[in-house]
Amino acid sequence: MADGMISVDITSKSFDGMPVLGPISFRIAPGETLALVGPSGIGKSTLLRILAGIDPEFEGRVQRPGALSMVFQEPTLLPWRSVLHNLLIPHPELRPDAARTMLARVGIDGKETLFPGQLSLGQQRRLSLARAFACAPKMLIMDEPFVSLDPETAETMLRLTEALISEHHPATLFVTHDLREADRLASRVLTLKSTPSGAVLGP
Ligand SMILES: Nc1ncnc2c1ncn2[C@@H]1O[C@H](COP(=O)(O)OP(=O)(O)OP(=O)(O)O)[C@@H](O)[C@H]1O
Repeated sequence: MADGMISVDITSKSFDGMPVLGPISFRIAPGETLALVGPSGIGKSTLLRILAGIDPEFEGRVQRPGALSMVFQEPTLLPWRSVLHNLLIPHPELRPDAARTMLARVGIDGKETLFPGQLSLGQQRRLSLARAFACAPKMLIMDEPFVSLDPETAETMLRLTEALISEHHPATLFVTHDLREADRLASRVLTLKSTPSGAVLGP
């Protein structure tokens, strides 16, 4: 495997004998961003979970670098921990001043001692971005990272994500339903289409 190259060769993936994914092969080079689109329920999140190593129950092979970060639709923060601790707990090696710099980088400096419930949804998303990029990931997986935000906040988050990706150059795969978002952020768009033996990559 070339250094940092992600290599996905899924033969099949089923749930309870029901095929969800058919043969799917693609590569993501370091620094490259791919969007994954397709109708609801076709298997996009299933593919992301396989890629992330969360779901090992599939036929095939995935090769990926170790340093992986994920950003979900829901910010998945620890509600009883401060903003600063939400960043430090998954990154114990991060020095507090580096953590503060990262919080400033995503525009939530001065909020270190607040709890996630005291942040707006947009600020919670900023904190999850800070958490994702604090470890300089070699691979970034995002599942609809900009949904349910007002257009202005979605645009700010998109710009911030673009900037962080171009600083850190992870190989990135993200799911979106927004084709404009896909065109803007991604150099290639993968489309899942349905077949009787599960979803495959379409034209
Ligand atoms: N743990 C599971 N057990 C059984 N079936 C599952 C499981 N997870 C997902 N599925 C099924 O697999 C199919 C693909 O689901 P998945 O969540 O990957 O779709 P998706 O493309 O991400 O959908 P959406 O865009 O609506 O989020 C669906 O039919 C879903 O019901």
